[in-house]
Amino acid sequence: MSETASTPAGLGPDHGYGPDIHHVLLSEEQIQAKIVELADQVARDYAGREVLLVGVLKGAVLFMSDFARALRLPTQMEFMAVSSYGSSTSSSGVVRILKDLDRDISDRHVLVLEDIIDSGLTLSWLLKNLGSRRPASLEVCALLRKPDAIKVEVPVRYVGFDIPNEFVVGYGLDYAERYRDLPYIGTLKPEVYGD
Ligand SMILES: O=P(O)(O)OC[C@H]1O[C@H](OP(=O)(O)OP(=O)(O)O)[C@H](O)[C@@H]1O
Ligand SMILES: Nc1nc2[nH]cnc2c(=O)[nH]1
Repeated sequence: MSETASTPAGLGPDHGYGPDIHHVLLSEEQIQAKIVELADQVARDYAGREVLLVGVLKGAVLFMSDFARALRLPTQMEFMAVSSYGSSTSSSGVVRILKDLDRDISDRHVLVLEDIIDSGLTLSWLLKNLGSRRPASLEVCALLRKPDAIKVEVPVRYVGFDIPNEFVVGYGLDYAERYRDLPYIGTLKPEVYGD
C-alpha cells in the first residue's frame, strides 16, 4: 500500500490519524525491538516458572499481545480493567475496578503489564490490591514511564522507555478513546484538544 501524504515518513499505517500527530516519540520498530528485549529479560529471570501476565485494560492490550508472543515461557493471561477518576489526560488515584481478574492469583508468579506509568497512582493502587491476594511474586513491566510526572513511587522491575512529561497516544494509549490502534507512539497537535 502506498504511503499517504498524512502518514509520518517511514512509519507505516497510521489509520488516517497522521494530520493529528504533532511528533512521533517512538516508532513501531523501536517499540517492537524493546518488547523483544524486555521479554528476553523476563524469560531469563523467570526461567523454570510459569508466569501469569496481568494486563491492565484498555491501554495495555497491544503491549500484552506483542509481549506474550515474544516471551519464550509458558504463560497465562488475565486482564483487569480499572478506571481512575480524573480528566481525560490525568488520573486522580481514586480507582474503581471495572473488570476483575477471572482467577485466583494466590501462589502465582504475577507480572503486571502496564502501558504507561504517569503519576503512578493507578499502579500504586493496583499493586496494593493484587498484593493482598497473596501471589507468590508480584512484579511490574511497564512499556513507558514518565519520571517527571511521578507523584507516588512504585516498584517497577522492568521499564521499556522513560519519556518526557507529555501526553502521548498510540500503541494502546488513547485520547478520548481514539489513537489506540496506532502502531507508534506520538504526541497530538494542540488543536486536537480544543473543542
Ligand atoms: O500513572 P497514572 O497517572 O495513574 O496513569 C497511568 C494509567 O493511565 C492509563 O489508563 P487510563 O485510566 O487512561 O485507562 P485506559 O487504559 O483504559 O486508557 C494507563 O493505561 C495507566 O493505567
Ligand atoms: N493516552 C494517555 N494516557 C495516559 N494516562 C496517563 N498518562 C497518559 C498519557 O500520556 N497518554
